[in-house]
Amino acid sequence: MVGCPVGCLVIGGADTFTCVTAVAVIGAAGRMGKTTCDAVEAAADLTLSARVGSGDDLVAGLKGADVAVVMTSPDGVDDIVVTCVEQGVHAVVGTTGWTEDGLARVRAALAKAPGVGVLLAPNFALGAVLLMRFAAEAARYFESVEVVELHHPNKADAPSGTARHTAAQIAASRREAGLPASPDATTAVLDGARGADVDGVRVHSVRLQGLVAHEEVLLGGPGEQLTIRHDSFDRVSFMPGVLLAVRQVSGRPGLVRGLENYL
Ligand SMILES: NC(=O)C1=CN([C@@H]2O[C@H](COP(=O)(O)OP(=O)(O)OC[C@H]3O[C@@H](n4cnc5c(N)ncnc54)[C@H](OP(=O)(O)O)[C@@H]3O)[C@@H](O)[C@H]2O)C=CC1
Ligand SMILES: O=C(O)C1=N[C@H](C(=O)O)C[C@H](O)C1
Repeated sequence: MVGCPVGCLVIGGADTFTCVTAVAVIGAAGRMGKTTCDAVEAAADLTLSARVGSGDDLVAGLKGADVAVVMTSPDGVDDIVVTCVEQGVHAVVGTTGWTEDGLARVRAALAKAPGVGVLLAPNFALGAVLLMRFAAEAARYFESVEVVELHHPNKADAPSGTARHTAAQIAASRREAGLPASPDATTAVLDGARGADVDGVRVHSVRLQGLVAHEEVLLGGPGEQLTIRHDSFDRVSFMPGVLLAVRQVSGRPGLVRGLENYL
């Protein structure tokens, strides 16, 4: 049998080999965790090395893993990612609701672990990544832009990570184009009626039974409106992006934010 040049588990015969990446899923009992375990188990080049839940020993779960996929709730996710980095395990992170302090802790851990890659991606659905790209492009040409995100009622964070990332990209694109803020003459307002202000872009959060994950970007100009919408009807929509990230993260050291940087 021929050895793998980067030292991972190898299957195959005399002259051929297939590198198998060992993947630990953190948050494995959750909605995204379960779907991720299924996707990893179905991929010939990946092996599921551990399913780690909230009561489990994380360090033990990371033993033998090349990559951790983190799909936990937001509380304590920075501790989890810092532990992955300290254990030399690359991390593909879907958890949203990050704080600036949490991000700083991950950057500090990575500074001491050159070669380790961490991808934080608020949305692994390829359609959502494209929505963000199209919205940023379109936002240069319209006076007004607002974001509406719609999710299942069990979601912990609002606005969604995707909506925050979308608003940040829209704001950057409008700044670059020299556009002012969207016009808004509201003076009498009930708290919350105009949504959250993310980088100067209004973001509205809907939580509704029956929904999975949906987002609309509304763009308005004199006499016209453009709506860009993406719908995830099933969590399998996130899996091609998760697997793509698992296969690439070891070659992307440091912190990367957004799946668009891997495409
Ligand atoms: N990037 C993307 O494409 C997507 C991202 N998401 C994000 O993924 C995250 C998870 O979503 P979802 O699966 O719906 O949420 P769930 O609540 O269904 O799952 C979260 C899981 O994480 C577990 N968990 C919490 N803390 C820990 C811990 N310290 N160690 C191990 N496991 C832990 C929970 O266990 P317990 O219940 O025992 O606490 C639970 O099983 C959210 O932040 C969501 O926004 C969701 C969809 C797509
Ligand atoms: O909690 C969810 O369900 C989702 N969370 C991510 C987010 O906050 O953007 C991605 C997707 O919207 C589903």
